[in-house]
Amino acid sequence: MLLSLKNIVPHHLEKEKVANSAVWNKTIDITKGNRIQLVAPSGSGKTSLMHFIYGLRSDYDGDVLFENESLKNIHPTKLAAIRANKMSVIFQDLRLFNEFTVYENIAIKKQLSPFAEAMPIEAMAAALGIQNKLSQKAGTCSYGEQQRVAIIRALQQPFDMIIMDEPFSHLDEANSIKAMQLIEHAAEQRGATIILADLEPISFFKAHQQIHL
Ligand SMILES: Nc1ncnc2c1ncn2[C@@H]1O[C@H](COP(=O)(O)OP(=O)(O)OP(=O)(O)O)[C@@H](O)[C@H]1O
Repeated sequence: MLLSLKNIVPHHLEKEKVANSAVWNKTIDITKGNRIQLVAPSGSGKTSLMHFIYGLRSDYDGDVLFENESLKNIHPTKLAAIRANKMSVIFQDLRLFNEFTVYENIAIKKQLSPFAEAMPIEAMAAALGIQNKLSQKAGTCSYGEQQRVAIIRALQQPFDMIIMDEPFSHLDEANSIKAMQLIEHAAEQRGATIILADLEPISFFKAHQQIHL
């Protein structure tokens, strides 16, 4: 199994939120190539779950298994290799390097984790309308522009799974649809799983399964 959520209960979450969820304290198995829409109202623990799956936090009971191995016990070197080769992410807070240019932010990922078949940076930037921002410092870009940079960066590496936390929150619908097409194309190229968490269902995301947090 690519990803298994085994009876996860965050230490900080109120009991009623745990009780009314299809994720918390349940078992969920996700196979490679699956497309999951995670519908999660504000405060339900969406960002916490993304951080658990990416191995950033372990303040929960239960287990997150990636390829049948618990992320709680995994060696840091192995976790780094998973992030470089198997698991891509778009964080809600994006985590760009503000002092680097847009191009540098994306190119660093490409250099550290190359994926030969990835669509070129310039082509992706043009598809999302930020081709004229490539030499601008990321920190001076609007939040919607930064969101597009984070999306392009996440699609440059190899991955078996991509997890996304409200990736379109600052984008207009036309750019959201184009970004979703790039994400779905990149996932298809890799046979990868998509987990997209958002406050409401995203109508243009062709998910196989909708899960309510
Ligand atoms: N380290 C922590 N200590 C205490 N409470 C926490 C901690 N992390 C998260 N919480 C609480 O857990 C709940 C879920 O937080 P989280 O950020 O995961 O929610 P979310 O579903 O992503 O919300 P939003 O959609 O508003 O970003 C919130 O009530 C938050 O205050």
